[in-house]
Amino acid sequence: MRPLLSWAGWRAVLARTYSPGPSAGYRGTSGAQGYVRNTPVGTCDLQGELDRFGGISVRLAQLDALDRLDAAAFQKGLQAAVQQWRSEGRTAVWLHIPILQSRFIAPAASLGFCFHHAESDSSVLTLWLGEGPSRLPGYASHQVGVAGAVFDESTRKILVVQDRNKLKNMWKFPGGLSEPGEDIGDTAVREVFEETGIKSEFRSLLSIRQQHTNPGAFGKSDMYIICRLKPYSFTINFCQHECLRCEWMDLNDLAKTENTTPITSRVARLLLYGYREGFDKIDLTVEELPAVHTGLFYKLYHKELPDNYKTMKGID
Ligand SMILES: NC(=O)C1=CN([C@@H]2O[C@H](COP(=O)(O)OP(=O)(O)OC[C@H]3O[C@@H](n4cnc5c(N)ncnc54)[C@H](O)[C@@H]3O)[C@@H](O)[C@H]2O)C=CC1
Ligand SMILES: [Mg+2]
Repeated sequence: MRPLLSWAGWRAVLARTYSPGPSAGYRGTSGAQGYVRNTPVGTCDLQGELDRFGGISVRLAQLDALDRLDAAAFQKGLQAAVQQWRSEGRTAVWLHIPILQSRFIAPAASLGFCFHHAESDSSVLTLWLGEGPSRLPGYASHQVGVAGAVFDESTRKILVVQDRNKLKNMWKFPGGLSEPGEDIGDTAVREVFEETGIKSEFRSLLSIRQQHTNPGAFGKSDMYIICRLKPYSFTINFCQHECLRCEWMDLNDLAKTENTTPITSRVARLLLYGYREGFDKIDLTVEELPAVHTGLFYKLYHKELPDNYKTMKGID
């Protein structure tokens, strides 16, 4: 069996990762926005990266000797490292711990580290070293749910379901939680298909509801977005796990019924208004635009802009 790495050995490993100051051992390059891009601090097993806010990120997964390190030795080494980083004026430490190395969580917590977030295979703990209260941003604050109001203009019918798992069986639009990296419209189309068997396409965004400490949102807030969708299949084949009933209902009936939720009722009236007066009155349409510095793209939702405003060069 290989011997555990001693405190001194661990400290030596950490020492090799130190960046003695903002200039030595750390090569900053200017990014397109004028901020500094990260460069690994040191070259050894422990990846301590300096970020543009003066914080250090330590990824334990990148430490070769990790499986030979015991929790007490880790605590001593981390304490010494934190002291060093503090003396160098670092603002914060981000400690990434793989789930199988979770024995290092308690020692880090005893030094003042707190959970920032956890994903399926790792957790991230933080320690604020800067002046005053922590300025580190929190993790995700909301879950995002999306529903599809699938409206067939030719028959004036709207697709509604009753949820199997709710105490009250009220009519609502099919929908569910957005998956990581999924566009809002794609969530609506996917959820509608999974729950009802109806195929549809995204038309617009109609409403956003924000509710805090929503039951079922794990203590987070809930953002619930309703989209207008256009159907291109009409035969219902609903999911027996999630739905009790599913039907095409006349939009007037949905707007009038009491057997629905306030948000569904309000959106039914909004749709009725759009149907009678023009959907441009109620639609937030989407356009994909390039992000300025990252090479990425994003979706922007807003009321349709008249063409002369899209192309205008200046304001008279
Ligand atoms: N006002 C309205 O009309 C309503 C709006 N919403 C919103 O819809 C969104 C969520 O939609 P949903 O249809 O609830 O999500 P969803 O369609 O993504 O998933 C619901 C299904 O997930 C499973 N599930 C959920 N929690 C579970 C648990 N703790 N254990 C085991 N299985 C579980 C169940 O099979 C359940 O039928 C939220 O944003 C919520 O606020 C939800 C209900 C009504
Ligand atoms: Mg659902």
